[in-house]
Amino acid sequence: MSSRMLSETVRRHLQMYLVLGSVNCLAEPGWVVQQALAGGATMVQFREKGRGALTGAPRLELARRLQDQCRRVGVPFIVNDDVELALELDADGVHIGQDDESAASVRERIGNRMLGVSAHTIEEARRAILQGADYLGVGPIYPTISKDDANAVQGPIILHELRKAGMDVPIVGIGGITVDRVEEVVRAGADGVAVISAVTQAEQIRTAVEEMKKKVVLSIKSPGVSQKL
Ligand SMILES: Cc1ncc(COP(=O)(O)OP(=O)(O)O)c(N)n1
Ligand SMILES: Cc1ncsc1CCOP(=O)(O)O
Ligand SMILES: [Mg+2]
Repeated sequence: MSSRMLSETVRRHLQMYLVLGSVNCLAEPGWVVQQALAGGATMVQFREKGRGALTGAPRLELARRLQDQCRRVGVPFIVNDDVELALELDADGVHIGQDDESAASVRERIGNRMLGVSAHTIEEARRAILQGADYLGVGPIYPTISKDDANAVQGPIILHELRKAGMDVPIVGIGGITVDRVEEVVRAGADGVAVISAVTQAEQIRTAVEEMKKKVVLSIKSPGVSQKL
């Protein structure tokens, strides 16, 4: 596959990207993932961290179970932070941030698996791309309740700035994104939304995912200022 086709595939996987760990979920995580997949989630990230997170064998068992659910419906399963775990599971990819192992080193270790890197500035974005990132996670776009050590809120303007700087890489917005904010995020330049609480704490998970995905797809079809430049 050409690199252009690959990046279009990654872009589609970013449309409705569920990020979760057991601590985020009101219901049993397997149920959450099942409902999210039924609603059309396009990618799932296993992010088992924070107070009360599972460790050791229970963590591995949960990861395997969620990965299996994703495999059955052909949705990529990404592991947050932990390259060892990703390799052990033969996961589809890894997501790392600026405080994690360098993107260049992770790229060497994971071969052609998908590599997502968090970026907060144009400089970080450029470096991540040079080091082999397939997509960027940009945020927090809005205030978030799901990450204690999150960077300062950036607002959708950061997405616009990245596009204006000529960055054509697949980008997903993250942080405080709710169904009402999807359109603004995509119109500012994101290819999709990465979401924890708006899905894991929803009363109707399947409906929440369906609604968010529908808004992403509609907003991509009627692009905002950034994509027209
Ligand atoms: C899609 C996506 N974007 C950003 C992040 C945040 O990654 P990071 O900055 O490494 O923070 P932690 O998630 O590890 O706490 C993400 N996980 N996913
Ligand atoms: C992991 C992460 N990285 C930046 S904000 C965030 C948390 C996103 O969670 P929520 O969608 O609940 O705001
Ligand atoms: Mg990280």
